[in-house]
Amino acid sequence: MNTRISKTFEALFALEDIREVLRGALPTGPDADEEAALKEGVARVRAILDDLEAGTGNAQQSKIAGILDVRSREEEYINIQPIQAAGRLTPEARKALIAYGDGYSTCDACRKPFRLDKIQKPPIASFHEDLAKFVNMDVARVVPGARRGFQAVASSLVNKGDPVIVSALSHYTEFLAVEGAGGIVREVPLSPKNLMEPDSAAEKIEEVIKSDGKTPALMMIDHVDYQFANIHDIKGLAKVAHQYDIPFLCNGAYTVGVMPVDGKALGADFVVGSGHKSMASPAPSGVLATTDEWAGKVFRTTAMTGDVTNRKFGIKEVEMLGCTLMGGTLMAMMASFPAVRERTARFEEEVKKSNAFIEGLLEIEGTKVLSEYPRKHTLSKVDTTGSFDKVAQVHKRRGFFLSDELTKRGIAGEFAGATRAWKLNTYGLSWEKINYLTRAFQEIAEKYEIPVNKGYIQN
Ligand SMILES: Cc1ncc(COP(=O)(O)O)c(C=O)c1O
Repeated sequence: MNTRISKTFEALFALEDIREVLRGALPTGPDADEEAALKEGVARVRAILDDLEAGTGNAQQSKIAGILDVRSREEEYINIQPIQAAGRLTPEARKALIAYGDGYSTCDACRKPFRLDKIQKPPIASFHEDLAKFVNMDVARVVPGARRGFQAVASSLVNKGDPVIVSALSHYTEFLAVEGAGGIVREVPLSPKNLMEPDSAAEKIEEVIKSDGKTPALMMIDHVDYQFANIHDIKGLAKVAHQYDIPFLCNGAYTVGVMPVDGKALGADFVVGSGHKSMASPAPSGVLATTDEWAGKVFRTTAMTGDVTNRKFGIKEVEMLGCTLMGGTLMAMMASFPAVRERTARFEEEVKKSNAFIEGLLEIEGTKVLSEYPRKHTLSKVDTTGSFDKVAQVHKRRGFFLSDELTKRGIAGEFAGATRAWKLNTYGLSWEKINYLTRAFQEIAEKYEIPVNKGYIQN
């Protein structure tokens, strides 16, 4: 087990132990010996600090239990796992997780009107305002994952049998949200470049109005899709939706938190983001933001009254089931937020690094990029059927040979054994790591006599 994360955890565990001592330190009762209690408290704190120095404390026991070891790869490896990159926690989020690990810890100061987004201390209410501003919408709520955002919108807007327009690259959770609401998905086909074109969306809407006999209740499109990570013309698509009076949801699971997203400029009625995918937050977390026009519908409060007790819970929002994220999940999301907001301004640099790596990969003969190229995002789909997979065909480890070679070089996150068409993400890697990564792939190619037409990597 390695250095930085391990040390952080050890220190945090020690801090918790010290807190525990402090909690029990005050002697109670008439015969309490304050001096003895103080001495014992000091001795126990000293022992905890000695353990910390020697590496034999609580954190050590957790390591033995294997809790920390399994996640050491973030520290020891360059991780190119496609869906984790921008969800990795900041150190601030890690601390918040520990401090607010207890389930309802965010509710200590929950006062009237009893609802999560109204809590002032910690500043959850202002975080909601910040989130709405962040995506330039009027109102926002935290939700347990982007999928719960789709669900809240679909459940509010879609009735039984209503068609809903989605992309042919839409995420499965959008299908489920529509199905849960009783709607039917209608997919807009892709252009030859795997893009969603506004004209195709208009054609599909016309077709659906004819075939289903009604105007679609909602259009949901992925800003960046999960298959190719291509950027789609959200503004053009939203414009088409509005020409037919169809509300438009922008699925920003791969954009909110990594690049600037201006919901109003895009013409979105709803913007959904994923905390654990793109906002350096723990799972499940996400955001659903909307305009004043739609907030009353999607964030409607309960009108129900108990028939026996006459109870009412008026302030609670139906789609949010009252309150959503609690404890460590929300506090860690909040702790990461300043860094997340700031990093979106550096997305261009991330894209440059992504292109530099892909360029290096394309120098390996037979390798293709299936995503739009040059890249506009850090997630990319590559096809190595004509390069590494040729080696896999004859290697005794078959498709696992590439993973073996990458592991040896400290690279993790590819799907072991999948060496044909696969996805990777370079988000957050330094230039140094990008160059190392590129060199590593080229070295492996050369080792197995796959020609490399070098140009990008000079040293
Ligand atoms: C494009 C896209 N949308 C939505 C989701 C679901 O996001 P979440 O896990 O936050 O519900 C995913 C992730 O798996 C995704 O790739």
